[in-house]
Amino acid sequence: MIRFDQVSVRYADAAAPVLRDVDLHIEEGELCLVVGRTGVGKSTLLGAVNGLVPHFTGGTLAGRVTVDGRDTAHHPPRELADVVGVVGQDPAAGFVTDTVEEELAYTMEQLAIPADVMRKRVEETLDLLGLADLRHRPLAGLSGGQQQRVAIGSVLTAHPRVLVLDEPTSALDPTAAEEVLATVTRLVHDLGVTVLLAEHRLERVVQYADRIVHLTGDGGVTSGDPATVFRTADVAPPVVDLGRLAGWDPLPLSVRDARRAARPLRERLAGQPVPPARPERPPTGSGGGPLLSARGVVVRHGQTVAVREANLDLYAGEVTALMGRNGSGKSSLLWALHGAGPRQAGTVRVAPRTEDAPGAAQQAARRGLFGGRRNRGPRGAVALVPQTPADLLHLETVAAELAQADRESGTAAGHARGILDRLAPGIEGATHPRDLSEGRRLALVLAVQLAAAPSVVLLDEPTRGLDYPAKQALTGIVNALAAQGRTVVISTHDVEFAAAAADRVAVMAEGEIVADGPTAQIIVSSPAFAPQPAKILAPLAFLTVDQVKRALAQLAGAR
Ligand SMILES: Nc1ncnc2c1ncn2[C@@H]1O[C@H](COP(=O)(O)OP(=O)(O)OP(=O)(O)O)[C@@H](O)[C@H]1O
Ligand SMILES: Nc1ncnc2c1ncn2[C@@H]1O[C@H](COP(=O)(O)OP(=O)(O)OP(=O)(O)O)[C@@H](O)[C@H]1O
Repeated sequence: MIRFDQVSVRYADAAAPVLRDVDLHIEEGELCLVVGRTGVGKSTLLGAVNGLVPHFTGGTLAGRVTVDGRDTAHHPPRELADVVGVVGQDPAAGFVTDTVEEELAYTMEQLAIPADVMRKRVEETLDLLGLADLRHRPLAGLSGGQQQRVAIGSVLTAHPRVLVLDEPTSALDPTAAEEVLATVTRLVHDLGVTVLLAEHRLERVVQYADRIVHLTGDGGVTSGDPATVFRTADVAPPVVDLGRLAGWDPLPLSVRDARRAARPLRERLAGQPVPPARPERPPTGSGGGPLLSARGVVVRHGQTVAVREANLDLYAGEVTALMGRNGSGKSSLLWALHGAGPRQAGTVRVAPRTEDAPGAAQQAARRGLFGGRRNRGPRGAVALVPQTPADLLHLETVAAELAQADRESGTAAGHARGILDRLAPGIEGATHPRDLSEGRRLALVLAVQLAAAPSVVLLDEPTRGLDYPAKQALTGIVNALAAQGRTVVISTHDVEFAAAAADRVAVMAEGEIVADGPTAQIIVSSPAFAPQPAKILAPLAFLTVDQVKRALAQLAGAR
């Protein structure tokens, strides 16, 4: 169905091609998962399938890509629209209409599908993706996850024979992700749809994949059945990490298979103390009062009440994960805490900083981020990295952004660069931020925002587009921020990341904080939020593979 013959893609000015002599043959009715480190070329591979690469992205493509027999060199994306449905990484960027219902109908209108068929498919899709309540809502006011569902729905309505999905679950809550993937799998099994899907949160998708295409980083790909490819791949979900650690063969890819294989491991670990998931931090000396204290916060967007009387205290040295369904109010709460977003009622108090980063206020003003009017705290004390971090980048090169961040936050030259290198090493200073992969661009924005050393750091969905090593680096950075006496709040749907990075989890539902406590206590018992190691080793309370590794090392040492 999809054929790559000796395909190479090179972007202008790049030292090496992103794809080099790639041969790939994907059968009709296969669900093929594309994996690899951040920036390795997954989106480029996906884009080549419908001709977006190189027709719209620039660069040159050598070799031949055919879809259902049509050569993409001679058929621009719009001539392939009846065969290939594409959902890109930034769903909002692809919207062409104003409301949910119009967007779901749009592609079908372009394909001149009869009105009665359109009507029926719109209704089906609204139900399938849980969008019925939102059908008349303007797209611009939807939460990130709601937008992602609409983008997926608008492609499904056209019933394409090939689906190309670039990180389709990155903004979805765990339950919604499962539902969307179940729907996609049903299309594959029942209708023979061919799916090419790139994803970083492999724990969500490997169990559905027939085949893995692994981009190895040198322009090449290896492709094969999942259990074989994951024996050696440089990215792997926790279930695979655990299987590799325990030496399970064959390598289990689902929690269910892993639970069977894990019986001996559970017996060995039983009675063994569970090591802490994060390094123990020294208690911080802020006098014990909260760095930020919110009371009775209410946020309304028109008719929608996004946050209802939320109370939250954030303490020095703490990393808090803010979790909850799509549209439950997480972003609205973060923006209200920050001060730049609307807040109809309640108070947000921010403790004065002990050390003030010089220049933070200018940086804030330039980036238009710190709405000093509403926020009682000192300007620059609260930093927020939004869901679409690209909005914060304005300069021509990575180096210019980093230098400006250093200047404005009054830190030594090279400080922001150091943060960036820990998150995503090897980014050239001369690169235009626009040409970075999503994951690398996020790393750049994080580096720029963190340079000013704010005391309250709010991160809205920071792990979208990040691979496992980058998430580990981010965990290290938030740990370091906490150890310096700052407080960090991370809104996230990434349960594995929350398990590894957060001390505390607050769960929102319908605008209220409905649970708030230590990470293990909140997530272990929750089917939606429990990470893979917890599910595999239950009733033992291990949250990460790293904890298992340390417990095994202790056992070995004790012998
Ligand atoms: N339009 C473009 N012009 C120049 N370089 C580009 C362009 N698009 C991507 N690149 C570069 O090509 C490489 C591969 O990017 P691509 O987006 O395909 O990676 P990816 O694996 O999808 O990354 P991520 O996992 O972060 O989304 C990166 O180094 C990126 O900077
Ligand atoms: N600018 C806006 N105009 C209208 N409604 C909005 C606006 N921003 C958010 N909403 C609505 O407020 C509710 C809460 O949205 P919010 O973005 O805070 O949720 P969230 O928990 O961050 O969701 P997600 O996990 O999908 O990002 C949603 O129903 C959303 O559609």
